[in-house]
Amino acid sequence: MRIAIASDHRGFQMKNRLIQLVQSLGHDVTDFGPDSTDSVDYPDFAQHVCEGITSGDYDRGVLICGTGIGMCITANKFDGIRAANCNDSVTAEYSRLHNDVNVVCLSADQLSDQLADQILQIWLKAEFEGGRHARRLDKIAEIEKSPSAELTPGA
Ligand SMILES: O=C(CO)[C@H](O)[C@H](O)[C@H](O)COP(=O)(O)O
Repeated sequence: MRIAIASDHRGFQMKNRLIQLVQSLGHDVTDFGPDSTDSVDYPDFAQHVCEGITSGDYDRGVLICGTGIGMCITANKFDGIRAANCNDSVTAEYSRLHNDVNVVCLSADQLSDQLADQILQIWLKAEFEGGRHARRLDKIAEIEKSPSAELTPGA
């Protein structure tokens, strides 16, 4: 897959480590920065990754900040982005199986190297199950287009 990755200053070291991991798993990785631990604003970096995915240039994205929360809030502002803050292997797997998450957000402050690696490997491998979950994602897309859209329960 074509993977876009970025962080803020807190996630800089984790980003550089995860780039190696993702490459070792056979994916193409593009680093959207930053290139140092100087303080930056996470929305600036989330934006480039999300635009890369919505334009079709990348398949999925990885965003890292102190908690993962700021990156996740920002990413979910983009139409067609389904971002999740994953802190364990279960949320990583289900974010793919049920939610077809295309941007995983990770906490550089909270996750050990080992757990971050595990989360990312599971997330890259797991496939969306479709079916009833696709119907629910269609409803999210409808809300994206019009927050007051009349949704049909169960259909
Ligand atoms: O968005 C966040 C909090 O939910 C991230 O943890 C950021 O990395 C953090 O807010 C950056 O804070 P800093 O004090 O400027 O390092």
